[in-house]
Amino acid sequence: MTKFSELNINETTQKALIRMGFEEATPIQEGTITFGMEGRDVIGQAQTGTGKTAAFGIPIIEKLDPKSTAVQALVIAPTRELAIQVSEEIYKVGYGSRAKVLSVYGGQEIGRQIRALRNNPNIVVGTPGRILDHINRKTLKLDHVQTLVLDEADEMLNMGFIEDINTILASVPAERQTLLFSATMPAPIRKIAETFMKNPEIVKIKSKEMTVENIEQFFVKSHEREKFDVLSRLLNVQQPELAIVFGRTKRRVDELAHALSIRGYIAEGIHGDLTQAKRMSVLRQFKDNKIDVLVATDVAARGLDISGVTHVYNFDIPQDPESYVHRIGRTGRAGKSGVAVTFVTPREMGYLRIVEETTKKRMTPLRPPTSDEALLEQKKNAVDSLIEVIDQQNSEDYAGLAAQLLEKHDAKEIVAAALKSLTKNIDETPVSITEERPLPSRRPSSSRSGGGYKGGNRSGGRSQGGRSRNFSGGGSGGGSRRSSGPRDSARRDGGSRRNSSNRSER
Ligand SMILES: Nc1ncnc2c1ncn2[C@@H]1O[C@H](COP(=O)(O)OP(=O)(O)OP(=O)(O)O)[C@@H](O)[C@H]1O
Ligand SMILES: [Mg+2]
Repeated sequence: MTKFSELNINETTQKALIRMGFEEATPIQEGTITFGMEGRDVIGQAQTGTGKTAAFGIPIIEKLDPKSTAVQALVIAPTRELAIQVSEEIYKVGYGSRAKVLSVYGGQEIGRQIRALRNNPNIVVGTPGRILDHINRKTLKLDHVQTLVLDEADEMLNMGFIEDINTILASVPAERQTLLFSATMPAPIRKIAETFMKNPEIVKIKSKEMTVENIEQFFVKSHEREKFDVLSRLLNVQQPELAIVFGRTKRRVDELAHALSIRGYIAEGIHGDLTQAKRMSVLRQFKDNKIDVLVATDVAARGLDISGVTHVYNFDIPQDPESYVHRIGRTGRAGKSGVAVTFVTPREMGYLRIVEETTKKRMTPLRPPTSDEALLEQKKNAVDSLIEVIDQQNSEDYAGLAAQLLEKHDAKEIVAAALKSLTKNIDETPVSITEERPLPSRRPSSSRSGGGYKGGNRSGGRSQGGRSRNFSGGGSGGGSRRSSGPRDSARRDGGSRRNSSNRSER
């Protein structure tokens, strides 16, 4: 590990980093910061949660000319939430140098952004659509930009943002520096990227596996119609502090969030069709621990850094190994540990193997817990909560009542009754989730090459319709609900762009 002082970073920035709790540079920071400060083009690839944001944020701050009122760095990110998060991190890095950082993204009132842009930000972080919008309105001038960053570059190119990005590139001086970062960088995407870079330095942090070691990875083989009950039981057994459940489509996310709420979990969904205000409030509540389970699509969660996510559940196995890497990377960040569980239907086992081939990591099979096991866990929880109250030593108010009970009943009998009343029943309320068709069958083979990047046929005729059925007990009705069906408009970026690809959240 290298100290930031050894990287020739000025003291003001070093102080800011200490304030952020950063003691030493992570490997990707160590490998790229110097090139970044020298003005070199860099392609940086390192595992999820290993500090890529500061790897480009630090050079941006270091190179900033505080006397200039022009925009000197432009960072492009695929989603609004990521744009906000990245701008906050850069702001913190530039705390001492008083760098003005502004985020611009779709879904936020443009007038407000225009006024903020007049206030001479030094660094702008935004989503492609909204950046283009400001370029066209001439409210964002980029002729003094020295550094251009594409965060989650592969995702943006993959999402069909290439045209938008090319247009933005044309508005930025040719002699700029370009930095490109992601945990995954499939070769074809890297080739495209290299076309707009100058002799880039490729920094790939070598590791045996593509995913971080501190995430325990499991898979559960389960039939489509049983998945939801298995998920409910796993949540009971594993007791995650904060969990993210990934669903394949927006409808899936809506249905899962609703179904989890019916079963008594505090769950909310996020995906690109929700209003910006709703997405922000859901994320805020999740970060504040007011929501236990966040249900999300891949795109909605790319790059998000939410500390304390202990478990990731892939309710649907992702089609691309890259998506898998990013999804499970929402846990096990900055050296913390995490658990990832991937559901796989028998027909999708081929995908599981493809994921494993790519990540170079085997997932451990996990037997779906039975409802008895889930109940046993609930009983243990009842014991834990009783002990917690005893430890708090503040139940004297009940001492009199306890004495009265003890006169009439045996102590063991009383404790057993208390535990019984504390044990939450296993909630198997029927819920309605539209069945997804399994992914088209694929076998792991030498044709892997990063999952579905080849040929652009990523959805492979995936189901949009499907049948609706009730889970648990086979009962009908009982709180079941159909959600409003798939909504496929691509609006992750304020709706201003074409949608040229057809992946999950489209
Ligand atoms: N040198 C450091 N020391 C301690 N913590 C750090 C350091 N650098 C970054 N972090 C923290 O680690 C967390 C993950 O960082 P970041 O979001 O930049 O990861 P990433 O590599 O971009 O991940 P992803 O691939 O998911 O986008 C953040 O909370 C960040 O503040
Ligand atoms: Mg990142």
